[in-house]
Amino acid sequence: MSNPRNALAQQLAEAVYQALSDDLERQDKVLLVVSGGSTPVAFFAALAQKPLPWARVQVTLADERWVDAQSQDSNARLVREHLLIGEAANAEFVTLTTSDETPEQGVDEIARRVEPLAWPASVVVLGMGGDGHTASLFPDSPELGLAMTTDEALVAVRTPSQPQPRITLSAARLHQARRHFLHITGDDKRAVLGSAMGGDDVRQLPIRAFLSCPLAIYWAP
Ligand SMILES: O=C(O)C(O)[C@@H](O)[C@H](O)[C@H](O)COP(=O)(O)O
Repeated sequence: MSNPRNALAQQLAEAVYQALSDDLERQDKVLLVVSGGSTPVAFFAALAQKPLPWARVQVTLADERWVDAQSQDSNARLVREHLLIGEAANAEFVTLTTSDETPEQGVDEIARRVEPLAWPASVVVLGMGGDGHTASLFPDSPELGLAMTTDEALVAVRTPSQPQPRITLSAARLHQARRHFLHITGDDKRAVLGSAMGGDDVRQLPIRAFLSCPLAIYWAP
């Protein structure tokens, strides 16, 4: 019997492939925004197999941890190892870190780096944590209010619940995308999503900010 999480990853890869292909009929370049964490690995592997004109695909991250590119915690490393393989290595990948000590020091440079990309993004694939965070929009982050309201593309965030400082695309920049997908697995996250649907306090469960994008939910046990 096929593993439901692998099947989900295949279905999501097919949907993202179709979306990017549609936009590539009208645009020279298309932008795909992906999330980090552990869930996207099988999705990345499935998407990397798709026959896209990868040199016309730009990839960036919804958020990043302020760590070295080689760190096990680096979302860029995850993308490089699992998505940018084979033909997909021809994609243009724009990372969200600099050699600065802190994301506050690097954020302006990264903003200049991402600005020439083909916004609005064709696709944003979000993940979600057990606390209802998505991208690096965390309930316990003092910068959550700013990240939810600013017109800037990026916000440096400090989150007591997380070991490293982070940088995140703002809610406005994520919202702007043409299509939004949520990729989650497990009963716990399903329950969190259920709670998110039953209320409207974005500060409590930041994923709520994206429920009406509309958000295509890809869930498996
Ligand atoms: O860098 C990150 O951590 C993220 O981009 C984050 O928003 C992630 O999508 C969720 O935390 C889910 O992470 P898991 O897939 O590891 O559960």
